[in-house]
Amino acid sequence: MDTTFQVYDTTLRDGAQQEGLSLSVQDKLAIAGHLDELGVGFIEGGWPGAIPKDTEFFRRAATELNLKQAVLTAFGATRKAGVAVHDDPQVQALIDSLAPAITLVAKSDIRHVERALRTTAEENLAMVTETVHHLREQGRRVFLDAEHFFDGYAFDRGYALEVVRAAAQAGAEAIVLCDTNGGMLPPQIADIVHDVRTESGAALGIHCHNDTGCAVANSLAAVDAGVIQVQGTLNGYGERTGNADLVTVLADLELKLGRRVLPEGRIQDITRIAHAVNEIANVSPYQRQPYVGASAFAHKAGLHASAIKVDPDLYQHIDPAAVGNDMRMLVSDMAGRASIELKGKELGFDLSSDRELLGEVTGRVKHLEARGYTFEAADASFSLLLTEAVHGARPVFCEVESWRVITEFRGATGEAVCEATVKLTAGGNRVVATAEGNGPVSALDRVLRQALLPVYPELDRMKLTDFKVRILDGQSATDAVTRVLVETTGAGSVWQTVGVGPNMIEASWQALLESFVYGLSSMGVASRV
Ligand SMILES: CC(=O)SCCNC(=O)CCNC(=O)[C@H](O)C(C)(C)COP(=O)(O)OP(=O)(O)OC[C@H]1O[C@@H](n2cnc3c(N)ncnc32)[C@H](O)[C@@H]1OP(=O)(O)O
Ligand SMILES: CC(=O)C(=O)O
Repeated sequence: MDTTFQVYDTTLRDGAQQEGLSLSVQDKLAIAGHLDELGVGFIEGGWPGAIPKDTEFFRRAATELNLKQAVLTAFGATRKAGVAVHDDPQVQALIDSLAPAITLVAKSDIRHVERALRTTAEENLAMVTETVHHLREQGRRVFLDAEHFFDGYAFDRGYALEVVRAAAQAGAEAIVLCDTNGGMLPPQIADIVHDVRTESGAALGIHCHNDTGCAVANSLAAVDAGVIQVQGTLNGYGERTGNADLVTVLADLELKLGRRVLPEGRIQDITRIAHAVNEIANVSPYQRQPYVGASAFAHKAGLHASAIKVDPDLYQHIDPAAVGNDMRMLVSDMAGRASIELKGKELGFDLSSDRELLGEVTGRVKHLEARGYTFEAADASFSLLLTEAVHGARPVFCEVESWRVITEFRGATGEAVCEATVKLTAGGNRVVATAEGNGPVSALDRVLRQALLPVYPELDRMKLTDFKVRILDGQSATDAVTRVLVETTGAGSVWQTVGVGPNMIEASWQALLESFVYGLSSMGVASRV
């Protein structure tokens, strides 16, 4: 591992500046634990003294966080203009945080000095020098985030360089050049970093925002130009369009550029950790996130699958296992025989020797998809389709005679209630059951359970966890139809089924019944019709 290179995470500070993200102290402690496990060098915990939650985070971190790898870092501003550094309560709060490293944000664009700080060029330099010096005297490691550096450099190169030199001379360990507005492109970053290194001789870092969609590329350009620290956030959280996604930056550095910036083997944990942090932050995972997204190694096109069958490397830039991710086959109307064979293997069917069957299943999938089905989001329905193709029939757990749903508006309560009735045979008996629900799907779910539970008590272990409805365009190959996707959770797994029909209730019924059939058969329950 290259110990001279610093991986600096700011998920808990700049990442928390993302719209809609709100991390509790407990969340921050948990995320810090994951970051340490990943092996980053620095964890910026927040701004003590400015944000009460962050002050509390540092207080608790001192006793509750047992970091093995990372150095906890507090973030804050240089002293205020016209205030002695010893008298600035914000600077004192940084010291009181007990963080061994402190990152100061400072203005390096003269327009910000004059218009935002409303002070002089000289006073800003004094604010930088005195604050860095004061914190160094307190025995802290100090970094300086040079805010708006690239815009400031373009406007007044001389002043931007003066800020860098002032911080370096006062004892800052690295001066981090920030593309605060995120408007730069890689060639500009490369040229400016190169020039600042040559002119100042200071150790530099990079902090990029993603407003041009280039935060990762800009960070890599800066690394190539010689910065010794890269800042970013997990999953690219951050102000506006976010920060450089540290997940991508680290995977690029380790796997593409051969830079060993994490402890040995940790890059293989990055998918798990990126997802765990999404869970804690309550952020929906980005399916197409490079390296770690659910779609990062998901293959849909038939031609891709046919080459992957020969060698997965033919259609993958790395082995997904290198980042702890998995290859997945998607079955759709774009599938060919190879896609069906590989997906079948994933689901436990060996279809390799039956070219004719593969052709039949491929044709059936294409036909059903043209009618509105989608199997890439409904593995359980596809598995039942394969069972039928291989064994001649799918499992049957009951014989349905009829079902019906009515919706009743009750004036007394102002509510619309759905009532479902089903007539079926299970366990050798004809059952007629009725149940109510606040919508047609919940009424159908309840009535099916009511009718089947005496015969299949295992149904109690399954529950409907998600439900999506889509009305498909009437101008496509068929008339308008409704597609329903149902997600069911039970017995330690989650499965999805699809139903398609001219109306929403019929499509829901199909998807629900398939979810029950798949659930029971995957639990190994014997049919007792
Ligand atoms: C680029 C970045 O993302 S940096 C991180 C930004 N993060 C945050 O702003 C989140 C936390 N911020 C806060 O809680 C508040 O904004 C605080 C506590 C920092 C300041 O709040 P307030 O004192 O109410 O001031 P307000 O936000 O209106 O203005 C900021 C003040 O800091 C001063 N300031 C701004 N940057 C700096 C700096 N680098 N060094 C010193 N002072 C600075 C401004 O001049 C202004 O001073 P003034 O109050 O004398 O006019
Ligand atoms: C410091 C910081 O977050 C920025 O300049 O973007």
